[in-house]
Formats: sequence, C-alpha cells, structure tokens
Amino acid sequence: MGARLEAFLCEALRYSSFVPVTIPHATTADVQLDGFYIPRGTVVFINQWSVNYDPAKWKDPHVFDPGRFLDAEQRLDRDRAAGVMIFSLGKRRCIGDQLAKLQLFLFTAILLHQCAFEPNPAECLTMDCVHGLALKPQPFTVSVRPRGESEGLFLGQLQGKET
Ligand code: HEM
Repeated sequence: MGARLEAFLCEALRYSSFVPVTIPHATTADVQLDGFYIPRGTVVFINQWSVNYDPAKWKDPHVFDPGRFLDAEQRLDRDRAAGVMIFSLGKRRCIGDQLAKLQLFLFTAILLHQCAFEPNPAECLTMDCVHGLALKPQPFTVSVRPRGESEGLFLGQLQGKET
C-alpha cells in the first residue's frame, strides 16, 4: 500500500508539474552549455514541465499512470521516482523536499483512510489550471464523507478505544 501511494504521489507531481518553471536565477559568469553560449547576467529558468513530459524519458508522458513508478515486485522504483523534477536542481534547489514529500504522504494516506471523495456530477472536471508561479486547479467542488462508520474506522473512535 505504501509503495502504491508513493507511486501515485510521484505521478501526481510529474503529471501536474504544478511548479512548471523554477524561480528565476542569473548566471554569474559566461557559460558554455551543450553548444549554447549564455552570457554573464542572463536570467535562466529550469523548465521542469518539459523534463517531466520528455518522451525520451517517460513512456506516454500525457497518460496518468502511477504504475510507471513500480517495479515487477510492486515496489517503488526509487531511480525513476528521483527522475521527477518538481523541486528544481543545484545549489538553490528546494530545501523542503523531504518534508514536503512526507507531508503529502501522511496527508493523503489519512484522508484516503478516513474519507470517501466523490466529484460533483454537475461539474466537468478538467486539467486546465489557473496559471501563476505554481499552477492551481480551476475552482471545483467535491463531496467528502467519513468512511467505515459501521466498522469503527474513524480516527476518533480508534483513539477512544485506546484510552
Ligand atoms: C510540494 C511542495 C514543494 C515544492 C513543489 C517546492 C518547490 C520549490 C522550488 C521549485 C524551488 C525553487 C528552487 C530554485 O530556486 O531553483 C523551491 C525553493 C525553496 N523551497 Fe520549496 N517546494 C515545496 C515545499 C517546500 C517546503 C515544505 C519548504 C520548507 C519547509 C520549502 C522551502 C523552500 C526554500 C527555503 C526554498 C529556497 C531555496 C533557496 O533559494 O536556496 N519548500 N521550492
């Protein structure tokens, strides 16, 4: 279960690429890179979206497929997971990446364990987003209800039993 959730989150980060380009930086010296000359003081971004949708790196990049991160034994393929670029690269890469991944895992696991989600049938779901430094989903509504009431799966009930 843990590996499947991790794979799902990797694919959500790759597919959404919700930080499509990184914070701008500038070169501090003239740079020669892959045949390109970049003069000192040039503003540069990393296009994370293009890395996450590179067909040479990802099979069918426009398909949402968490299974691409699982190996034959259904374990998380850590090399492949590390290939997703959302926290940038280099000296100024995000320092909160491990904390962010941990929070995403716990947050999603608890929500999925405790709640059932249903989309609003009156709304048409879309991957179109509101553009900015980070991409945000278009406004949408969702029904959330507690899961497993009769089975006593609620966190509060479980905690109540322990005390
Ligand atoms: C999924 C969540 C997150 C994403 C996608 C993300 C992504 C990024 C990106 C793309 C950068 C820019 C790197 C660059 O300048 O090239 C960045 C920088 C940074 N992030 Fe995050 N971040 C996330 C969560 C967090 C968290 C939870 C923290 C702190 C606890 C954090 C702290 C920082 C800091 C301090 C920088 C600036 C690093 C520097 O300029 O040296 N981030 N992040």
